[in-house]
Amino acid sequence: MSSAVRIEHVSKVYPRQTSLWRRVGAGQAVDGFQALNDVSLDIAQGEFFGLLGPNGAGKTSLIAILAGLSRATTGQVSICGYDVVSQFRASRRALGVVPQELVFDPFFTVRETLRIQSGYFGLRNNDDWIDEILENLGLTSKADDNMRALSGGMKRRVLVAQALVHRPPVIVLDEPTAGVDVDLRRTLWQFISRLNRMGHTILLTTHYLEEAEELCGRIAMLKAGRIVALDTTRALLAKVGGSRLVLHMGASGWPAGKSRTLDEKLVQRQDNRAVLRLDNSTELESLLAQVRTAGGIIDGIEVLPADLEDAFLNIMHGDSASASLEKAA
Ligand SMILES: Nc1ncnc2c1ncn2[C@@H]1O[C@H](COP(=O)(O)OP(=O)(O)OP(=O)(O)O)[C@@H](O)[C@H]1O
Repeated sequence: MSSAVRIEHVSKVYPRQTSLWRRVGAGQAVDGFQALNDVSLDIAQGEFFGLLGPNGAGKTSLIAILAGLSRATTGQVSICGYDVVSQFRASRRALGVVPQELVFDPFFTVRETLRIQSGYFGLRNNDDWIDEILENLGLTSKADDNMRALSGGMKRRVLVAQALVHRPPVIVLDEPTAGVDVDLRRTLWQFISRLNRMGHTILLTTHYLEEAEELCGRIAMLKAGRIVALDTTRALLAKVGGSRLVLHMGASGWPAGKSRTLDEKLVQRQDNRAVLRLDNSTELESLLAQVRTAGGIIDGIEVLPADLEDAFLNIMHGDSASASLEKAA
C-alpha cells in the first residue's frame, strides 16, 4: 500500500535565541534546541496511527512540519507523495489538521467559519458536506451561533469540522480530546473511526493512552525528539505482558527502599497507590507478604491486565527503550 505520510530522517533545531541548548550525543552540542532528532516514519494509506510521547517530546513540532507551518532543519516529508516544501499546495490539500490550540475568528458564525475554510481550498457549494460534518459532530444546533459564544468544547468541535471541510485523505489530530467531555469524545471517535473505515488515514497524538490503545493499529513513541518505539499496538502490549498489581496503601505509605524485589517490581507510584509488575499469578501472595514484612499496610488490592500505559511507562522509563529502539530502526 502506498504512503500517506512519509517522514525521512527529519531533524528540527529551533534557533538558539528562542530556547535553551540541548546537548546531544557524546558531548556534542547543536546550535539551538533540538526538538526532533533523525525521525523516520512511513504511515500507509488507511492506517489509524498513534504518535505518543510525554510533554515536549516533539509531537507538535513534527505535525507543524507535516502541515508546512515549520520547516525541518534536515530531512524530507511528503503527504500522499507530495513534498511538503516543494509541493506545498498539493500536500496541504491532502491534509486536514486539528490543532492543539483553540484558534478561531470570533466574528463569524460556525457555518461562516466552515464556508470560509472551504473557500481557502477553492470549494464553493460545499454546504451538503458542511451539514454532514455539523451533524456528525453534534454542531447542527450551533450552526448560526457566533464563534465567541461557544463553549471551549464546542469550539474544539468546530476546529475538527474545519479540518474536514475539504475531505482530506490524511487527517491529523493533535490532542483533540484535551479537556473535552465524554460526550464529545464518543461523538468524535465514532465520526473519525467512520472516516478511517472509509479509507482516510488518521494520525493521532493524545495523552489519553486508553484512546490510543482502542483506536490505533500502530503506534510510535517519541522521547526527547527521537523515536524510541514503533510497532503495532498489539505487539507493544504483548511486549509488556503479564498483569499489574495495584496496591492502595494505608497511612504507612509505600515502603520504599526496604525490599529490592519490591523496588524492582514497582512500575508506578502516585500518592498512596503503587503499581507492581506481576509476571505470573503465583507471585501474588509472596509480593503481598513482602510488602507487609517491609512495614507496609495494604488497604486494597486490584489485579489488572497490562495496558498501553504500562508499555508507555516501560519504554519511557525502563530498560526496554533500547530494545524497542532496535526494533524501530
Ligand atoms: N518555536 C520554538 N522555539 C524553541 N523551542 C521550541 C519551539 N517550539 C517548540 N519548542 C520546544 O521543542 C520541544 C518539543 O515541543 P513540542 O511542542 O513539539 O512537544 P510536544 O511533544 O508536542 O509536547 P506536548 O505534549 O506538551 O504538546 C519542547 O521542549 C519545546 O519547548
